[in-house]
Amino acid sequence: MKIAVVGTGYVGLVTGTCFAETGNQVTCVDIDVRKVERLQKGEIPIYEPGLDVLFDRNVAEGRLVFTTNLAEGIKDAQVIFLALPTPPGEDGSADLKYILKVADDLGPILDQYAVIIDKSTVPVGTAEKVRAAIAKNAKVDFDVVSNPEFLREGVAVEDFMKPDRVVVGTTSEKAKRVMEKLYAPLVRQGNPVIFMDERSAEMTKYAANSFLAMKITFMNEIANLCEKVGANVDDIRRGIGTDSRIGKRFLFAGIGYGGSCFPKDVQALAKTSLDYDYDFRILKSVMDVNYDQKKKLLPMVDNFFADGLKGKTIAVWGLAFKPYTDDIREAPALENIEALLAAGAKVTAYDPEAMNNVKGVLGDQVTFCHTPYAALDDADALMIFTEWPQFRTPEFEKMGKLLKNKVIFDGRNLYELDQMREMGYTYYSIGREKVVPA
Ligand SMILES: NC(=O)c1ccc[n+]([C@@H]2O[C@H](COP(=O)([O-])OP(=O)(O)OC[C@H]3O[C@@H](n4cnc5c(N)ncnc54)[C@H](O)[C@@H]3O)[C@@H](O)[C@H]2O)c1
Ligand SMILES: O=c1ccn([C@@H]2O[C@H](COP(=O)(O)OP(=O)(O)O[C@H]3O[C@H](CO)[C@@H](O)[C@H](O)[C@H]3O)[C@@H](O)[C@H]2O)c(=O)[nH]1
Repeated sequence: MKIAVVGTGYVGLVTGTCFAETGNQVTCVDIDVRKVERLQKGEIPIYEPGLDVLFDRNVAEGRLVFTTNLAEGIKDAQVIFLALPTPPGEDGSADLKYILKVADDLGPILDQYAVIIDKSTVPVGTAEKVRAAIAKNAKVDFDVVSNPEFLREGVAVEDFMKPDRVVVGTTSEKAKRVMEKLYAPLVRQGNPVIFMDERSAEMTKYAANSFLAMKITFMNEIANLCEKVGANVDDIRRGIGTDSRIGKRFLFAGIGYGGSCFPKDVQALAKTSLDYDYDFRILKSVMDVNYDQKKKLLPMVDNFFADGLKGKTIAVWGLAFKPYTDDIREAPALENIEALLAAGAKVTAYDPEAMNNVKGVLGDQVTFCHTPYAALDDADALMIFTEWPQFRTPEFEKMGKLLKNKVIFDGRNLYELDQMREMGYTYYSIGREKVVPA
């Protein structure tokens, strides 16, 4: 099939590359000239494990090309994916300006029947708006389909190639046949393509993300209560996760959820509810709790120092919102670093992939280090925000010699409490007893 992907970010590039891998001819379109130039030179602008191998192969074999020209990109395409940003507008609703701009542009240049597939996360009713915007100037027949994407950053290629399910919202039989053909190579193991109408598909995406954000938030509240009653949230996770009705995944308490999706999608669903005069109370609690959770460690750090944070150096391990990505959108580390700086502390930081992106935001306000240990040198305390695997089994003795105080504030519960006790650390984590040296 000849496919165009409009918007070549995390979702668009993964979508384009994976569909090229299943034998399609793919053209990715983006308005960011520098990004397209890099892609044309064979450089991948994001860090996403496993993407490089597929990207290199499909570029080399001529199935994956890049352009800034929309008309050139969609020429002869049977399907056109929209993988464009839908950031929160001022009132929390998803801003559709990128999607509707491309829909406006597509109308006059469509030259044959095409299925226009909305892969972006968009509020209920968007497919109708996209259809209307294209129809204003279209001379040919077309369908607009909602096909939300469920990939997770860091494991995006695997999620895309082996999706738990594919959700397709369309009432057109013709579009349905195209979608079945397109996804057939990805659902050979019986994982379903679930067809429904456009509005239900749009709602499914928000329901999935909001449910997962709620699940994490529930565990964060259990963690907060565990600290008060003297219980251990990790034991509780094991205790409830083995119940198949609850499930083991997405039960890890921590420093709050971040990333480019959960925060904005929960907010957008709440806004949709208000628009339809429905008070979605759980969503409000999820947002409130997460807001506090992200700042949870700050008072503990502040109280640890009798004379406050001013003049202290805090080492930070982990800047990305989760491991295996360089994405720092809504990353808890950023908010915490900004608060530390505002309180007069200095920050030394290490992250294997995300330091350049943070440099772009905070510049030289933070000292970026080439190794985790370099960040500890002469620091007064360590804070951990991302569970990169290299932080899991560090050399605690070496760390203790570098740090001025053997104290760790861990937002990801990386270490066993007994281990911290044995190593003589003061250790604060989430939903577990505070460890103080004997
Ligand atoms: N990032 C994820 O993990 C993820 C997963 C599932 C769904 N989504 C949803 O997918 C959508 C895209 O997210 P993303 O993270 O890939 O965004 P992104 O910001 O990484 O990429 C969007 C791209 O669109 C380009 N763009 C903007 N206007 C354009 C135009 N007129 N023509 C061509 N290109 C244009 C931008 O330059 C950018 O490269 C969002 O709705 C998001 O909620 C994201
Ligand atoms: O048990 C858990 C699991 C996750 N998180 C946090 O939740 C956030 C989101 O993590 P994750 O869902 O793994 O990453 P995303 O790439 O943001 O993926 C989510 O958002 C995407 C964009 O909509 C969807 O496609 C995915 O299905 C959905 O999982 C991160 O801050 C994680 O640290 C926890 O705190 N505890």
